[in-house]
Amino acid sequence: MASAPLRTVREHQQRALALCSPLPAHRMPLGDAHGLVLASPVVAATDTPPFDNSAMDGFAVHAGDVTGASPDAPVTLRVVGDVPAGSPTDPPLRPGEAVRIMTGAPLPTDATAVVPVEHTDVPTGPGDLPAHVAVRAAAAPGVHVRRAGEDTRAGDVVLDEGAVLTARAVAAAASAGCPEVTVRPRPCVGILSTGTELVTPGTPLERGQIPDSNSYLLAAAVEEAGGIAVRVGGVGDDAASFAAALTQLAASVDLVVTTGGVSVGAFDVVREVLDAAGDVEFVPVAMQPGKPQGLGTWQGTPVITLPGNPVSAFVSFEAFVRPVLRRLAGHADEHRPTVVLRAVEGWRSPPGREQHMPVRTVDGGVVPATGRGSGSHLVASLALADGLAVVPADTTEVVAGDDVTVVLLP
Ligand SMILES: Nc1nc2c(c(=O)[nH]1)N[C@H]1C(S)=C(S)[C@@H](COP(=O)(O)OP(=O)(O)OC[C@H]3O[C@@H](n4cnc5c(N)ncnc54)[C@H](O)[C@@H]3O)O[C@H]1N2
Ligand code: MOO
Repeated sequence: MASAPLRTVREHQQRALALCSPLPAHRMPLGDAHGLVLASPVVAATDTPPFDNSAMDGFAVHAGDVTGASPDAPVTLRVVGDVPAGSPTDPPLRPGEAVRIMTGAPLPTDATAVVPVEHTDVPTGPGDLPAHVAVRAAAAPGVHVRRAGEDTRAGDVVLDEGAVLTARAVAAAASAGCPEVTVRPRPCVGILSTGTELVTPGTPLERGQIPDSNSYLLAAAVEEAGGIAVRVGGVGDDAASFAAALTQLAASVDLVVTTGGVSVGAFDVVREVLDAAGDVEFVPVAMQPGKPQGLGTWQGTPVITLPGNPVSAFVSFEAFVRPVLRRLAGHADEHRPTVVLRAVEGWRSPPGREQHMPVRTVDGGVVPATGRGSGSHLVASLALADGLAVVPADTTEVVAGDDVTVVLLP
């Protein structure tokens, strides 16, 4: 029997991405939006800093009063006020007067500079307000003063549409006085693993049974990619049970990912059900591991069906599911960055298939993480991988010393 032509990884990726668009945006409290993508810019409600303030614990002065101050010729000023951080007071300062001030406290309107406490005769640390202070160093006008709006001005765009709310971006929005942001929600992904051999991890194994690792793998991978996973444990290789579980799951999520049951076996239930009733195509992809793939929709919900071998399921998630999840979440860049590293050991790659080899970074390069092959069942050693080396379809052997393109994994 003639075998079907293989689809390229890139084409299958494009078809997976075409299954969905970014999710509709919502207003959300800033504190709940970490990691999400902005669907509207964040515009500053206030200046940052909101007022002129001190950069040091010390004394606010008229700069002109201390022009000639030095350790040998200190200038003594009368202390007429105290402004801790958070104080709304604005004590007046006449010539020859100073105000004790703390870092972040509003600079008195009359003051033009701040002298750090270390440059005075006042001890550092807690203490009563002194009556006088001897200043031992000159302070130019504006020194140790942080100006209102020098970071951003009210009305400035502090974060653009499409920006990811990293911890730093969340801080920018908070300091700009924005309690809410417009973001795309976390995609909700249903995970359904199939196989009569699957049992919950920890269940004593009878002959033929194995722990279901794929549904745990994929739920964790969804969460690492910023989604919410709804994990359904192993469903047996029974068409009616699978169809019922799929229908229930598809009704409540943005995307369903299944594993197992997509190749040519006599009990490949995913293929059997979706071939008959879903709008899903099953194609061999020129990828190793991860050749048997399917994608389409089930009752309007996008579905991506991954092969059951655990390493295949993982590399397929990285190649086809993670980009879709990122598109749903509104990320402009759907793919992980790659680096070029040296192969410290060589390995073979099948002709005509783009190999996604789990690798481990070592000093000076990478080595295969799962032994010398890419055995798609080697799930335990997959945990040692911190990258996927992508070997082009026309390369049949990576030789020690070759440069390889590596997708770095967290
Ligand atoms: N005659 C052929 N047989 C196979 C072919 C082929 O072209 N012709 N392709 C092989 C390749 S490549 C792959 S990949 C697998 C894909 O098969 P399925 O997607 O149908 O997966 P299953 O048969 O259900 O399972 C394969 C393997 O993975 C284990 N598995 C399945 N689910 C899980 C899970 N949730 N957790 C842990 N391990 C799981 C399962 O026990 C099998 O060992 O087909 C090859 N066969
Ligand atoms: O394509 Mo399979 O995924 O090689 O093991």
